[in-house]
Amino acid sequence: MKKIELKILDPRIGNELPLPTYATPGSAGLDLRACIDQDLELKPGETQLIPTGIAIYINDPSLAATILPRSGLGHKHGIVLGNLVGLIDSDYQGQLMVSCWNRGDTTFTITQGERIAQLVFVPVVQAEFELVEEFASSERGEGGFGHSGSH
Ligand SMILES: O=c1ccn([C@H]2C[C@H](O)[C@@H](COP(=O)(O)OP(=O)(O)OP(=O)(O)O)O2)c(=O)[nH]1
Ligand SMILES: [Mg+2]
Repeated sequence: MKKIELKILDPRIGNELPLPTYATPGSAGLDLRACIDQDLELKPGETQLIPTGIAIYINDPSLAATILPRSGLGHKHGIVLGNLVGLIDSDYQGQLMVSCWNRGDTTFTITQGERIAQLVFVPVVQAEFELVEEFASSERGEGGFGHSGSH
């Protein structure tokens, strides 16, 4: 397993609020918890930036982390992410924040310590652009946006 530096920013982390861990040996995501002082009502259509109480420093340009919705919250309660997907740069050292968006039609209460989203580490390739006048032709060419049909 890859070692990633983590700083505890809120004293509740590691005590009342556990550090993020993989729930099962095959889990891809580490659940992130709402590190808030009181329960928070998210009205329909509302978005709030929720602190997690932790910071990570990935410190490797070939890695990033994504923040993704939890499927149960998203599907059953309409709680997804205001930015749809969060991207954590390898040089970011600030607190991990989760933008929670209630896209549903009922108010949802985020409780202290609730697992609101998940963190997934992903490999990254940084590209350097090489200017050309023409591309070697490919089978697809410039076709896109459904040009191959729907069946
Ligand atoms: O859901 C998120 C998304 C981003 N971040 C942090 C980590 C990331 O490295 C930084 C910047 O994110 P991004 O590049 O997506 O936002 P930006 O609007 O381009 O801000 P910046 O100008 O700081 O890059 O904010 C979070 O904590 N949570
Ligand atoms: Mg940016």
